[in-house]
Amino acid sequence: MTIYFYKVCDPYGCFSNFSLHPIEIEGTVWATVEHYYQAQKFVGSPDAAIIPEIYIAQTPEKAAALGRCDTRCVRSDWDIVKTQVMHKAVHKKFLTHIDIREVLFSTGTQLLVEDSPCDYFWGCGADKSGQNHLGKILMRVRGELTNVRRSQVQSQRSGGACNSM
Ligand SMILES: Nc1nc(O)c(N)c(N[C@@H]2O[C@H](COP(=O)(O)O)[C@@H](O)[C@H]2O)n1
Repeated sequence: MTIYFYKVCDPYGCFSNFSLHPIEIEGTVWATVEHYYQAQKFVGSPDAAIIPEIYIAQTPEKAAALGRCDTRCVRSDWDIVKTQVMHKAVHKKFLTHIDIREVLFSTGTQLLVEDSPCDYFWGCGADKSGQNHLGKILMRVRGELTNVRRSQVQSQRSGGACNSM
C-alpha cells in the first residue's frame, strides 16, 4: 500500500517538513526541517545574510517563501548537496522525536509519497510522475532507524549496555 502525505493537519502530516518538530544540528536548534533546509541553500552564497531571517521566520511557510525568492543567489553546489542536506535533517527529526518515530515505524514497508501537487522533485507532483525524493528519504531513514533499534535490542538481550535512541 502507498501512504500519501502532504499537509501537516492531515494523516501522516508529521512526515511533512513543515511539521513543528525542532531539530538541533551542529549546536543550533531549528524550528522545523523546512527552516533548516531553506537556510542551507544560502550557506557560502553571496546572499548568506538571509540565513538569520530564515532562522527566525515565524512559520515554515515564511521560511520557505524567504528561501524561494528568485532574486537571491543560492549556493553553487545546491543541486548536488540538497538531498544530503534533506537526509541529515529528516534523520535528525525522527531520531529526536520518539512519537513521530513510532508513526514512521508503524508504516512498515509501505511506500511513502509526498503528495505535492506542484513539486516534482521532492514530491510526486499533480500527475504522480514526480521523483518523490522526500518519500525516498523518509523510507531510507525508516530503514536506518529500524536497524539502530534492532541492534540495540540485540545488545540488550546479550547483556550489553542500554543506550536507547
Ligand atoms: N507542506 C508543503 N507545502 C509546500 O508548499 C511545499 N512545496 C511542500 N513541499 C516541500 O517544499 C520543500 C521544497 O522547497 P523548494 O522548492 O526546494 O524551495 C521541501 O521541504 C518539500 O518537501 N510542502
